[in-house]
Amino acid sequence: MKISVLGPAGSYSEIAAHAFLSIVLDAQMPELLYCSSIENTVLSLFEDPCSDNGAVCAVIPIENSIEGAVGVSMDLLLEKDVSIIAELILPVNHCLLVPRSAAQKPDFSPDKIEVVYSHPQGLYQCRTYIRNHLKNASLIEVDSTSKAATRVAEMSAGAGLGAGAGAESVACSGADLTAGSAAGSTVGSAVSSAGADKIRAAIASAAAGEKYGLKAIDCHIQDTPNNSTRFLFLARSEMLPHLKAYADDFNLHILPENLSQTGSGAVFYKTSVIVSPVSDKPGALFKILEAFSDHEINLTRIESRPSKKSLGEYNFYIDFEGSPSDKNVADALNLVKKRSARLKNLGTYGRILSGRQ
Ligand SMILES: O=C(O)C(=O)C[C@]1(C(=O)O)C=C[C@@H](O)C=C1
Repeated sequence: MKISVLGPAGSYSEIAAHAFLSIVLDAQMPELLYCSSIENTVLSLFEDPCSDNGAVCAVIPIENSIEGAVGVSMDLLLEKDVSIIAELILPVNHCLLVPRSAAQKPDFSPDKIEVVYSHPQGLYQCRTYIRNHLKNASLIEVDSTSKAATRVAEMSAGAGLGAGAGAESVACSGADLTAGSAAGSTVGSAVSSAGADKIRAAIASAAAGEKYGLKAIDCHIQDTPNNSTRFLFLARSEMLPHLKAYADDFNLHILPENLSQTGSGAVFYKTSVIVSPVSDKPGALFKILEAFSDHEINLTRIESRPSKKSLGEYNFYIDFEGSPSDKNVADALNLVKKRSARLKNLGTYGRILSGRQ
C-alpha cells in the first residue's frame, strides 16, 4: 500500500502522513510516494496502485488557520472522483533556513538574505516576519516548502546544481509583501538565478532543514503562534470497498468503523459535501443551511469556491458533524439534494488531532 504526499521528503504533507500513521498504524509503515505537486498527489490515485506512480491513499492540505483554503485542493475534491477517509490537523511552525556557510559569516543577518523560497502558503503565513526582517529579499514560490529547502541546499552546494538553470519568477520583494499584494499570484517579472554568492533562504519545517543540512536561524516565524493546517486523506471512491482489505493488510485503522478503536483521543465523525445551489433564486443558500439547522446538525465549516462557469456563481463546501447513518443527517441530506442543483458527498470520516510537531 502506497500513500502519496507532496514531496520532496520533509514537506508538511509528509509530516502529516507520519503523524497520522503513527496514530492509526499498528504494524508496517506504508511506502510514501513523493509527488511534485498537490495535483499529481491526487492523480496518483488514478494510476495502477502497483505501478511506480500509483498510490492507494493521498494526503493533501485543505485549509490553513492563517491563509484559509488551499484552492487547488478544493477544486480537485470537486473534479475528481475521490472520497475523504480521514482528516488531521497539524501544527505548522515555519523556520527560516539558510546554508550553514552563510550563517557562519561574521556579518550575517537576515536582512542580508536576497532570495527567499517557499510554497505560496509558507510565504503568506509568514507575511509579517518577511516584511519586518527580510526587507531586501525577493520571494520565489515553489511547489512545496521542502522543495524550497532543496533549492537552497543545491544552490549553496555549488553553482552547478540549478543555479543559472533558468529564470525564476519572483512573487514580489519582502518589502512589498503587504496584506494587499500577497494574495496569490506570481507577478511575472523574471530574474536570473545566477549568482552563487547570493544569500538564499527557505521557509520550511525544522525537519526539512535537518534533512537538507540547512541551519534554522529563526523558528516560529509564522504570523500567529497557533498556525495549523488541516490535511485530508483521500482514496479513489471506487477503491473504498477494497480499501478495507488494504488497510487490514497493514493493520491500518483508517476506516470510520475502526477509528473509535484507536484509543488515540477524541475521534468523532464528520461528513463533507459540496453543494451547488440553484442559481439566481432568492434564499437558495438559506434553504440549504436551513435543512441542516432544522435537523440540529452542527456545521464545522462552510466555504465558497467559484463555480468557474460564470462570475458570481459558487459551489459551497460544507463540513458537518455526524454521518448519513444517523437519521437526522440522512433526512437533512435528502432535503439539501431536493433544494440544490447538485450535491456531491465527499465522505464520512474520523477527525484526529495530532500532537505538536
Ligand atoms: O509545502 C509543503 O510542505 C506542504 O505540505 C504544503 C503546505 C500547504 O499547501 O498548505 C502544507 C502546510 C503548510 O501550510 C504549507 C504548505
